Amino acid sequence: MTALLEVRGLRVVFDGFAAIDGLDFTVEEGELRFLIGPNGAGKTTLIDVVTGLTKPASGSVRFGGEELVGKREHHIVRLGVGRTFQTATVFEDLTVVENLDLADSFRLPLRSLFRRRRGVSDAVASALEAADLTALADKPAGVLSHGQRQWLEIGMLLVQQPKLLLLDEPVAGMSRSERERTGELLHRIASTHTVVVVEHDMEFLRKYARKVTVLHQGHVLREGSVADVQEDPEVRAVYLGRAKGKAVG
Ligand SMILES: Nc1ncnc2c1ncn2[C@@H]1O[C@H](COP(=O)(O)OP(=O)(O)OP(=O)(O)O)[C@@H](O)[C@H]1O
Repeated sequence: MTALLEVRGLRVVFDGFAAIDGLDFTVEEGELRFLIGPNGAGKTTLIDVVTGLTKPASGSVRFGGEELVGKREHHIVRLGVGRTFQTATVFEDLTVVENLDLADSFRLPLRSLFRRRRGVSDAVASALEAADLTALADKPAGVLSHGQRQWLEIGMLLVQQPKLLLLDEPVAGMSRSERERTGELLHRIASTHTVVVVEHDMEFLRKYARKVTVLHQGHVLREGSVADVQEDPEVRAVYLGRAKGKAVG
């Protein structure tokens, strides 16, 4: 397998505090990787660095061999890195399909926007299907449930045809049935994309994760299967000691 994302010796400092401290992290092409860790472990900061939102003090982030550190956010998006945020950002007055169409228009060259387009593009049609939104296509995004909004945000990423998707806590606040549908959605998109999911929900992890990376105090504490990390005494101590209610096992 080929490494798609290679983070080496990463250090991120906020006001003298090292939120990421000597982090090495590799994701192979085609992987579905879960990233877990107690509050403040540095998970979101890592995603922020990969997507160009936060500048590291030192270290390197290579994507398909290309250095991302120093590149602007929109350049990183164009290289094929897409992310979601903990709160979905969709245009409430537009329908689901119009939201997807808008996301599609960011991908297309300007001249094609002046051409009158009929129906939906292939990218929009396949995102509607992959994100399980076909039945909601003509509903305004404003009436969607919390879960449906998250799927729409994922759909808007898919339309832009990223090579790597970084999803920050996609099932937070979802009902049990929405979590299950999201798990299926993740497996569906992971069959054609490389996906990194930040997630706290252990039940969800047990059901849908393959390989898991545990972050703690800005570096990798453990990496392995769900069973491996769940049984690890250090991982248990970090979770049991620092994140009661989010315990492993
Ligand atoms: N912009 C910032 N300025 C100052 N400190 C920050 C900033 N962003 C993050 N931090 C700090 O860096 C550390 C890592 O935060 P981060 O949000 O990456 O953790 P996390 O693992 O995503 O946690 P959570 O599970 O709570 O979302 C925390 O101590 C946080 O307070």
